Amino acid sequence: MFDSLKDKLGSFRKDVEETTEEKAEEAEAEAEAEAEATAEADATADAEADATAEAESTAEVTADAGTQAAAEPETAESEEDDSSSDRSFAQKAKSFAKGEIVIEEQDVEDPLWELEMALLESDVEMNVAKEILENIREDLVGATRSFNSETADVVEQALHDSLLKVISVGQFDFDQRIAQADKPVTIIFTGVNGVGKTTTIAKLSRYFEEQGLSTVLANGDTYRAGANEQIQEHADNLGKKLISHEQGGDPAAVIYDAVEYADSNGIDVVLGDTAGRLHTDEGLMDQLEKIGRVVDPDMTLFVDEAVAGQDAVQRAKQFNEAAEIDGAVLTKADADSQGGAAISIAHVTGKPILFLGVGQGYDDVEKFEPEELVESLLGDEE
Ligand SMILES: Nc1nc2c(ncn2[C@@H]2O[C@H](COP(=O)(O)OP(=O)(O)OP(=O)(O)O)[C@@H](O)[C@H]2O)c(=O)[nH]1
Repeated sequence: MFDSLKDKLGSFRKDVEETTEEKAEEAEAEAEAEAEATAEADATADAEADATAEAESTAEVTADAGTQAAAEPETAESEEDDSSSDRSFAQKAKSFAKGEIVIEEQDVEDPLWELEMALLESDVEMNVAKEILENIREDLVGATRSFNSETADVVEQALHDSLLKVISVGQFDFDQRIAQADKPVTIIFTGVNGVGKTTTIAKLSRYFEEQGLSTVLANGDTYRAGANEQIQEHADNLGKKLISHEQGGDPAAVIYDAVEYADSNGIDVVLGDTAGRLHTDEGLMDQLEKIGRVVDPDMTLFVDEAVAGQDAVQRAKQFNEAAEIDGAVLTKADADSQGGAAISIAHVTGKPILFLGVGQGYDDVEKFEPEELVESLLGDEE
């Protein structure tokens, strides 16, 4: 999942690391040279002082021979003091240089440009890519690489924070919201054809069952021939009740019946499918509006496939504008190496991605956890 994006983020880290390591080495060499020069100057000054002291002590010896024995060890001791203070000064100068590696704009300019290209190639939406770069620039430029911490840590932290910021827009605790809502909770799924709405409904039915919540499926896709049979197969496989009407019927009436059924049978969650549509299809968009009016769903989730990249991002935006969504489900993440839709949708719509579809099986759905995603994108494991 998202392997190509992961590689590209890794390259960025390496680029910045190499640039700043070079800079650190240069600064270190400079500091060392400076320390040596200072030590040399000190040594010359010391030698001059010694010569003066010797001349003075010779004069004293002549005056009082008894004090000479005591004077000698003292001189040896002070010489030792001086050389150890030279050493520690050089060390301090080195550490000082290391501690003062400040990452400057020009150090990261090239790697940031490469990163921008990489994000765009990975189908990250342009404004989202810009925002990520801006956040990284803000975090990195002026950052001081401390003596103990590696540049890699500083860069990783900046990448981590900036990705998390855009990915976690609008996040809320889905499980908690469902648990606290009055039952039955009604969730409607929208999106274009063939992206995996029906499969997602089946997967979430299993997901809720594992949470101890019962579900009824409702086929609001009265438009497509064969839609009833398709969702019926899932319902049978899962042992769930399906509410459906004849093809050409009113989708709002189907969902309404499902809510009634749930009410009278103590079912917790109604999962309502709808026909695949484009946001520009007025007739179908009117259906959504009617479902909204008739059953007032608790949540409308937009479903699209991760592999659609930029298209999925644009559709999410358009659907949200046409019929406000509460969140998104991104299917086929298992087949997506780019990750652009996963990175961009929340930032572009202001609504969170709640689940990732990661395969064709009923258990192949994962709660979308921004922190986990960022960690896996920046992690070392394959
Ligand atoms: N690899 C993979 N395939 C998926 C995933 N989710 C759905 N699919 C497959 O995508 C295809 C389309 O899924 P559907 O659930 O029929 O799509 P839909 O949006 O309901 O389609 P319409 O009813 O035509 O609008 C099926 O073959 C699914 O098995 C997923 O997360 N990963």
